[in-house]
Amino acid sequence: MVANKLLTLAFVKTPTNILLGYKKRGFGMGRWNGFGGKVEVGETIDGAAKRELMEESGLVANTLHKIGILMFEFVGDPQLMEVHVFTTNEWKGTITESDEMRPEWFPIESIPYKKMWTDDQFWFPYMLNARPFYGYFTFEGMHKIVYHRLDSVNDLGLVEIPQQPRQPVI
Ligand SMILES: CNc1ncnc2c1ncn2[C@@H]1O[C@H](COP(=O)(O)OP(=O)(O)OP(=O)(O)O)[C@@H](O)[C@H]1O
Repeated sequence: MVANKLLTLAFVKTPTNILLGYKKRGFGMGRWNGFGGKVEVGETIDGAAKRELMEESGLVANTLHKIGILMFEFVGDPQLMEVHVFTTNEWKGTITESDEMRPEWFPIESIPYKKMWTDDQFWFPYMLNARPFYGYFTFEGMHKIVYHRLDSVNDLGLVEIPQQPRQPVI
């Protein structure tokens, strides 16, 4: 058994718009997403989310609201990705493009789902409506979802986080 890969994903939004970043390199390259990355040793998840948001967008958020937990399984990979999703509606600083991300505001009614991870269209409505959620997605390759479940939850602190793939890796 291997420990989950811990990741963060943060969204800056107003009632009408959301800031997304175009991933220029690395995992998820060529797709629009929130800002995030790996939680480093000695960091809290919340601290990592703020750091990644700053590094990738130039923005500083004093408060991030935890809104979801996403699990990603890639068929054949024994390590699960455990993604902690946050939102904020108050920030400081200037939007800045980095080597990794090109930030851009999108109206909520024209989010570019076709140019995003295929799971996003499932859970974005929960995130946009501030409804806490838990999701589990099994991918075959980088596009095809072969299993998913998505639940609204009352208390994210009570979610039982799986530590291994649903299907044993043969
Ligand atoms: C499978 N379906 C998915 N749907 C939506 N979002 C997904 C995702 N899978 C990963 N993510 C997010 O993508 C970022 C990876 O970023 P990140 O760790 O920076 O990747 P990368 O390999 O480039 O790391 P380094 O920058 O080298 O540390 C990180 O926010 C993570 O939450």
